[in-house]
Amino acid sequence: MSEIRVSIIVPAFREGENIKLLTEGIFKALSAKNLDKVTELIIVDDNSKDKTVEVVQQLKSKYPVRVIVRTTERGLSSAVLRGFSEAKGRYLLCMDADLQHPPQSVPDLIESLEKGNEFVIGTRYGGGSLSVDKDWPMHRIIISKGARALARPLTPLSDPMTGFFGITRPAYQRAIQNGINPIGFKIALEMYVKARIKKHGEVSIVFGVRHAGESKLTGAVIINYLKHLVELYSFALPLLLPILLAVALVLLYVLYKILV
Ligand SMILES: Nc1nc2c(ncn2[C@@H]2O[C@H](COP(=O)(O)OP(=O)(O)O[C@H]3O[C@H](CO)[C@@H](O)[C@H](O)[C@@H]3O)[C@@H](O)[C@H]2O)c(=O)[nH]1
Ligand SMILES: [Mg+2]
Repeated sequence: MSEIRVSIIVPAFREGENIKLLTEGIFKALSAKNLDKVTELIIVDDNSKDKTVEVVQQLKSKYPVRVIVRTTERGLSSAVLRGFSEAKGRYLLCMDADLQHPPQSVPDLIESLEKGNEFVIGTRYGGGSLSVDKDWPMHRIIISKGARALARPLTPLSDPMTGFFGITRPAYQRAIQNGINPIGFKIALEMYVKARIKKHGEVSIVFGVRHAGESKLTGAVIINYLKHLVELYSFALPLLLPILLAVALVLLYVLYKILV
């Protein structure tokens, strides 16, 4: 087999029903661009009590895919970091297992890194406004837009909430040296800020609906995101953090006065 240039990491928890379609979709898109022989796919599963491991074993005879099963850890971001730590490629990509990130866009992300960008995202805001499947629920749209606004001062990324991204190995190593925080869901934003990315690319995508299974986004994930932001602000914009906290306190006080 040729030398591995690209590693695709997929964090997966109870995604057994999605892995086959995902793998087939990714390698179909890659083979159209002659990238299938230089790419490895790594699924990082947190001991799901489903058929994930069996499905990957079956796919192995046809595709360069393997599964890492973690038994003592849980969490999307730490799963991605584990995959990156075992990856061989010069270009490291991350995407979800549930087919919400379109496999056909994978070659475009790779191409963006090959052109000299050190970071690339699949963005749902490529056309300016949020581009999601018509069946995406309203509360998810509101959460997504609010979370995006809170991250604005940290990054020019049009979609800092995306989990579909790629990074070059040197940029990834810079992020590791600056100390990666594996909290929560927003590993792309974490990598972008910690690697102090100077040049990034964006690829427009339509964010689909989950193929099978259930979302793992809970209230705890949203609280973790707020804690994560405080940490990122203190890393990247330490002078702004006290000002933002003061503004937040004033707003809370005003709300309290209005409501009580
Ligand atoms: N190993 C592991 N994987 C996990 C865990 N929690 C979630 N995942 C995996 O992480 C991916 C995203 O989880 P979903 O539950 O599908 O998340 P979502 O609500 O659809 O969120 C998506 O959209 C966000 C943008 O709105 C993205 O930020 C996020 O990364 C994800 O793409 C899926 O492949 C899921 O199996 C975990 O604890 N462990
Ligand atoms: Mg999902």
